Formats: sequence, structure tokens, C-alpha cells
Amino acid sequence: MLEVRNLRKTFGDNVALDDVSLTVEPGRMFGFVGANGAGKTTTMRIAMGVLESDAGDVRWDGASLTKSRRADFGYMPEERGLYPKMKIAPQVAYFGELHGLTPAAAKRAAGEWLDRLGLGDRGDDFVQDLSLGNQQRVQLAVSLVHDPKMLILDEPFSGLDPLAVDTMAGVLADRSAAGVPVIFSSHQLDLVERLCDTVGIISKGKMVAAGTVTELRRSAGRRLRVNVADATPGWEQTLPGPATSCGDGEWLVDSADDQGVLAAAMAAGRVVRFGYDEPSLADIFREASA
Ligand SMILES: Nc1ncnc2c1ncn2[C@@H]1O[C@H](COP(=O)(O)OP(=O)(O)OP(=O)(O)O)[C@@H](O)[C@H]1O
Repeated sequence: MLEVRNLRKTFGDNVALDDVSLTVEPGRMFGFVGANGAGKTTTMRIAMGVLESDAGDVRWDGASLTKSRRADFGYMPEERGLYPKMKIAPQVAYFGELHGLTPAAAKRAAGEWLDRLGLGDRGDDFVQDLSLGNQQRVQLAVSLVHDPKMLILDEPFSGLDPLAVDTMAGVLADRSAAGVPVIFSSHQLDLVERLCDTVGIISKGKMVAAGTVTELRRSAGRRLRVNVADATPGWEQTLPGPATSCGDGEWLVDSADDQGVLAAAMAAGRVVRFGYDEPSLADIFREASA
């Protein structure tokens, strides 16, 4: 289990992280979301020991992280980190050896991961000759080649086509199912909602919400969605709570009085839609980041 506790980090006067904590449990996929500059990369860099925090600590399985324990982690940095003029298969194997695999084991694992990621026939190509999306697959192979105990990935899905997204998502889900804690940052909230057990929302250096998507939905509060065909204009003023128009006669109503909303709608005309509206992660994100 990875525990990030009370991190603080400043760059000059800029407070990049202010008391940031999060936990990634074994077999869980944690989606780390936040606007540009919110502090995701800084948090992950500190977790990987690339950057030092001013305060707070990072623990792995209950103990402080040391360099050698971090060697068991797989990391996809935001700035990536491949050698453009080196061939793909030897490069992935080289990173495996850096993490302690024997040359034979590293070569075998590199071949297996490149096959799995759809690059089995590109092993002799130079990295610089691959498309950006394929370079990203190689970067994923590099982060996985040594069978890491923890995966930390900075925007692994950015710039990938839908098929590559599916491949990447499948690999991460497999690793997570095998018990590996996985944390990744992303701006693709639909993807995070689909893949992650737990989500953390960071805004201006502070964690403003964390939990399962169900928990976040519950705390965001439910609203009623109602649509009345041919209603008299202004009927929404009879509702027992503030209403926001969604267009085409549909309204979102902030009210715990569901029967009161239904009664007002029925009095206004023919009710063609009525029910609770589950906020999407995008809705929750907008609210939490406001
Ligand atoms: N090396 C650095 N020197 C100075 N300021 C930095 C440095 N790295 C990050 N920052 C600042 O720290 C804050 C957090 O940046 P960070 O890169 O962690 O955000 P992020 O959430 O990863 O953003 P994005 O989604 O754009 O990648 C920003 O204000 C950024 O300008």
C-alpha cells in the first residue's frame, strides 16, 4: 500500500502542494485528477523520489520509502524518458536490467511486453521512428518490464487513439487485478470514471475530494431531473427548490422533496421524465475545483 502523507511543496512563493495526502491500496486503481498546474505531477515526482517535499512523507507498506524499495516501482514520468536513437527491444530490456533483471530475463520480459502492447514486430525499430502513441506504449513497457510492485503513471492515456487507450486500460486493469496498486493522472474523466476504484481530486495544491466514485457522487448530492411536455412557461417557479434548465423542457432540481417536485410537474403538464440524476465525475470535478 502506498501512503502519501501531508505533503507540502513550494517553488519560491508558489505553494504547489499544501497538505496533500492519498492512499493507494493493493489491487486498487487510483485516478488522480485536477486542472493544469493543480499539483499531480509534483505529488507523483515526490512519491518517486525525483523531487523532495518540504514536509510530509511517503510510505510503502507501512515504512518510509528508500531508494532500493522505490526500485520495485514502475514509473511513467510526464516528460517520458526514452532514448530516441536506441532500438526498442534492447531499450526496454536495458531498463529491465537497470532494475536488476538478468540480461536473459530482461530480454524475455521486454519481448513479452512489446508483444502484449502490439509492438512485437517493431523491436528493431528506433524509438524516434515510432509515432508518439507508440512511443508511449514503449514507455509503458519500460515501466512494466521488471514486474513492479507499484505503478505510478503520469498521464499515460494522453494522446492515445481509442484502440491504444483500450490496450493501456487492459494492461493497467490486469496489473491491478494481480494486486498491484496503480495510480495514474488523467484529464480524461470518463476514462477515470470507467477504470478507477478510487479517485482523488486536487485543486490548487489541495486535495479537495477523495473516495470511490460512488462516495463522491453521494457527497455531491443528488438532483432530480424532470421534463414536462407542453408545460406553461414559468411552471418551474412552482417547484420546491431551485431549478436549472438543461434545454428541451428538461430541468435539474435541487430539492430533497421528490414527491413535491413530482406533484408540481404533474400539475404543470404531461411528465415525460422524472428521476434522480447521478452526477458524472466531470460534474463532481467542476464542483470540487470551483
Ligand atoms: N520545477 C518547478 N519549478 C517551479 N515551479 C514548478 C515546478 N514544477 C511544478 N511547478 C509548479 O507547481 C505547480 C503544480 O504543478 P504540477 O506540474 O504538479 O501540476 P499538474 O497537476 O501535474 O498539471 P498538468 O495537468 O498541467 O500536468 C504549478 O504551479 C507549477 O507551475
